[in-house]
This record gives sequence, C-alpha cells and structure tokens, in this order.
Amino acid sequence: MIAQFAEERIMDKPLLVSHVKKRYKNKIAVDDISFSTNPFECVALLGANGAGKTSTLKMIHGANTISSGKIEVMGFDVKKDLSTAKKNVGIVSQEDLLDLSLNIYENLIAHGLCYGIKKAVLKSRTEELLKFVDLYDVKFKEIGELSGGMRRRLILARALLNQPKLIILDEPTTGLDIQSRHLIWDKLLELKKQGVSILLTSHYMDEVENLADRILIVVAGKIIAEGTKDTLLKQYRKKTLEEVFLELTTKVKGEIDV
Ligand SMILES: Nc1ncnc2c1ncn2[C@@H]1O[C@H](COP(=O)(O)OP(=O)(O)OP(=O)(O)O)[C@@H](O)[C@H]1O
Repeated sequence: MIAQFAEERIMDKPLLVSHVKKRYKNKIAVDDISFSTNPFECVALLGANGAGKTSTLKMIHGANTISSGKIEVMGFDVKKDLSTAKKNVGIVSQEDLLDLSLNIYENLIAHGLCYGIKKAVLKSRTEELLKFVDLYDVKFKEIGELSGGMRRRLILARALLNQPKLIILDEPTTGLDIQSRHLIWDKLLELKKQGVSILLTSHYMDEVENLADRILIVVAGKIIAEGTKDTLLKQYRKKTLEEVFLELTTKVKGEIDV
C-alpha cells in the first residue's frame, strides 16, 4: 500500500487553495481562485494554453511564490512552512529534471536521500515503487535509453517516494502513445483507490473523463465552471465535455478580448 491511510489520520482536505492570485510583473496569471481536493478524489484543471494552470500548480509546490491568498497542503501553510508542505506532496511536473548520469534505480535513491528518507526504508520503498510503475525489470537502464512513457512512469515513482497523500500532475501524458497513457491512467486510478488525492492539468478530454471526479474550467486565471462531467453536461446542455469546454472558453475568452 503506497499511502498508509489505515494507520494515519485522514485529512479532510489534502489541498486547500483560497483566494489565490499570481502576478508576473503586470500580468495577472491566476486571478483569485479557490478550490480544494478530497482524499480518494481526482480533480482536473482544464484550460487553454496560458489559462494559468501551471502557475497554479507551481504555487502549490513552491516553485512559484504566491502573490496573495493562501494554500495549505495537508494542513501546512505553503507560505509559512514550505519545506513541510513539500514533503507532503508528490509532483509530476512538465520539466522532469532527471539526472542523466544516473540510471533509473539511482535516480530514485538520490531523490529519496534528498528527501531525508532513511537508507533501509528507501531501498525497499524504491523496489516496491519500481514494481508499481512496471520498471522493475529495467531498473538499471540509463535515462537516455528510456521511452517517453518509461520516463513519465519513473517521474511518477519519484513523486511517490515520500508517500504523499496528495499528488499533482502537470499534463502527465502529453506526447505519449495510447498504451503508455493507459498505463499511467491505471496507476493513477490505483492510487486514487488507495485514498490519494490527485490534482492534474490536461488538454486531453479523454484523460479528464477517465480520471477526474471533478473538473474545474479555468479561463484567464479564473475558475469559471466546476462540476462532475455529468453536471457540466447538464448545466450547459451539451453532449460532450469538449463541447462544454469550447463553449465556455470561446465565449469567455471573447468577452475578455473585447
Ligand atoms: N515566469 C513567468 N513570467 C511571466 N509570465 C509568465 C510566467 N509564467 C507564465 N507566465 C504567463 O502567465 C500566463 C499563465 O501561464 P501558465 O503557464 O500558468 O498557463 P497554462 O494554463 O499552464 O498554459 P499551458 O496549457 O500552455 O501549459 C500566461 O500568459 C504566461 O505567458
């Protein structure tokens, strides 16, 4: 079991984002957004290029400063206690930052040591995770030899080393073939069943439909719609999520452009 919920107190809200803004000089990239995630739940941020999704994720794991508002990860305030908050979240970002001089196994061990995981625990956890992401049989392969799908699964394993109850993924399957995408989806669904809370961004409607229990549609830094796929279809009287997305993003973007 990756996340040991049975033995630990389950946080009500693994992630709490409250009235958060991100400003880059004169540009407001994230404009007063609020949402939370629950254990056993996957929430998807859906938005066009430049909507503010990555900026939001970066603030959650401390790669971006928070211009205003509050973010809590497992109850830890990211502004006040970033290092503890970071230990409680697994990150699969667009930049994978793997060490090319180390093989798969060594990359995980090196990352675990940086997180302060004790060597004996780290070794067994690494082996367990390599099996979980189906990389055990190739654990001594160099990073340069890996396919895109293998790389993503390695990054997922790396994100899980500290047994986080919240994982955030920025476009986890972009550029992968359909088999590789399904492999990642299976792993994420398994984690969700174990109680992990997942926040992801994606441009793929099928990915969002497969994984997300709740969808937040982001336009120009604001959440303009939120719901399950079914509630969104009903509310906007559409047959597909893509139609809802297109209507909302085209209409609102048009209003903003004027
Ligand atoms: N470091 C930065 N400095 C200045 N502006 C930035 C910076 N990072 C992002 N932006 C701007 O903030 C806005 C939101 O960018 P962000 O990357 O968060 O969008 P996104 O929804 O993740 O887009 P994509 O789907 O293309 O990844 C964009 O207008 C972008 O140009």
